[in-house]
Amino acid sequence: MTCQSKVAVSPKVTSSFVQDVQAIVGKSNVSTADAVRQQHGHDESYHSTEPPDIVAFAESVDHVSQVARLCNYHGVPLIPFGSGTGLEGGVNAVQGGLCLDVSKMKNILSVNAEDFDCSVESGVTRVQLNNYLRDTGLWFPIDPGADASLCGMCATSASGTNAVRYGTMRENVMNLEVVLADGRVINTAGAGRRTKKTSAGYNLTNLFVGSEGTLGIITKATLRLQGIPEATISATCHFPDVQSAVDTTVQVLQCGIPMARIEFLDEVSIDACNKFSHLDLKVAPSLFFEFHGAEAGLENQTKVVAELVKMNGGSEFRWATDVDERNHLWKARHEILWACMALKPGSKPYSTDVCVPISNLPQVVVRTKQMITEAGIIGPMVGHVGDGNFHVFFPVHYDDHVTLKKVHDVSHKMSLIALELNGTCTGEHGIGIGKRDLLVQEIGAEGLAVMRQLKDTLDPKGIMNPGKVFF
Ligand SMILES: Cc1cc2c(cc1C)N(C[C@H](O)[C@H](O)[C@H](O)COP(=O)(O)OP(=O)(O)OC[C@H]1O[C@@H](n3cnc4c(N)ncnc43)[C@H](O)[C@@H]1O)c1[nH]c(=O)[nH]c(=O)c1N2
Ligand SMILES: O=C(O)C(=O)Cc1ccccc1
Ligand SMILES: [Mn+2]
Repeated sequence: MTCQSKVAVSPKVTSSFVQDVQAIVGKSNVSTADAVRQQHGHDESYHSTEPPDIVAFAESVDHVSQVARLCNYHGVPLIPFGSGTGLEGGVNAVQGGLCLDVSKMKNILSVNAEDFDCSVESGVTRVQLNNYLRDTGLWFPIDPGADASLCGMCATSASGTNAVRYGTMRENVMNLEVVLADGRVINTAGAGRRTKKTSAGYNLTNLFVGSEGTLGIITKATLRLQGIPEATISATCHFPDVQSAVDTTVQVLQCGIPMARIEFLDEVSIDACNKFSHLDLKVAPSLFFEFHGAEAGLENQTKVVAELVKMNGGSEFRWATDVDERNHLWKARHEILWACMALKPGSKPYSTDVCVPISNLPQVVVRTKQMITEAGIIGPMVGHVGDGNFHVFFPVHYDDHVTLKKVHDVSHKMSLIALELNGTCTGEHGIGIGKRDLLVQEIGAEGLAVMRQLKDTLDPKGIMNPGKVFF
């Protein structure tokens, strides 16, 4: 959402500070222009734009380290910026300061095909990496839909549609190079280490995964890769209600079928997809499946799933083995944000993201639906149902304060229900600005105090992305 321009809020960003930044990264890599500051003051979320005072583009880890040291010395807030696709206001410069855009560091540093791993710089995106890998027979499966930077995905602990089979960023990062607030550069698993397993000391890698730019700047990630499956089949089917869709999902997982994707879309989302992406699916609660594996095995797996769908009152499968048809289906699924916005022209997205143990999913979905109906608002639902993770997407007009208040209330209550049902207030988008109060409730005061101690140890002056994750 774009807002009116704001004047500099950090008095520490003086003209001599700007000159020092220019001396580090070069004049052409520094901007205080309004348009550039505005562009870096928001992501894809509903949070209002909060522009930084200055934007610097880093081209090397040395640039990042020197800029961090300078910001730390002057106490200037430092906000890492990947590709700005976040959904919780993570890059918004709520206290002004310097936005460090790391998207120019675009080198794929190594691919070790035999070891199924690779190392990338901070600006490498998911699509860039997968295009590069195409001829190797390998791919990086974590797919949040958006073409996010891989280090930004580490920073938010992203996942998406493939997590049911391949896990989230947490399970797929082996090592990170991180620049700390004072400019020190560390490798969380030790320089050059890229093993599948390690029992060596604390898991610093996963301390930085999900840290949302509040502990340091990730400048390099060593990631696990997978073999491109021999065969892929997609399928859709619909159900009379949510419970039968979730029951089917649980039974499929209990049968040990290694599903790559199991996505739930409610009838409102299906309607939006049909209109926006020109599909002709029945407007009903639906599951989208994707199977990955050897051709012979897949035939058997799809038969078992089709049987379970039938047993739970679902419709027959609609198959898609043709690559264009499959791509069209998943493109539609990934375009859901824009499809839902089109339900209410001129609206902006307000998204939610709770995750519960899968057996509690029907309860939270049904209670959320009830709240949406009672509030009289539009709220399509989509879920990474195999992981117990789901989203409601509220298209809102920001000058419609009445609807906005209703949306805030439903969204907050949804998170509270998830917490009550042993879940989390965010499965994959992070805490950012809007869920800081929920984090306290989720982790508890003592646990949060330990998080705070870790933050204070690594960033004693509190310059790293202030106002995010913590109050
Ligand atoms: C249409 C659509 C659909 C989806 C999503 C977005 C959109 C627009 N997302 C969310 C999004 O793609 C995700 O949060 C990305 O991981 C963010 O990566 P960016 O590079 O864009 O980080 P971005 O620049 O937005 O920054 C996000 C946060 O990470 C920090 N950061 C960025 N780069 C950093 C670095 N190098 N070092 C340290 N901190 C850094 C920032 O400071 C900020 O706090 C999502 N997500 C998901 O998990 N599952 C999903 O299904 C989807 N779906
Ligand atoms: O598509 C997804 O899975 C997302 O995480 C983005 C999103 C969030 C909320 C509603 C629709 C899409
Ligand atoms: Mn999602």
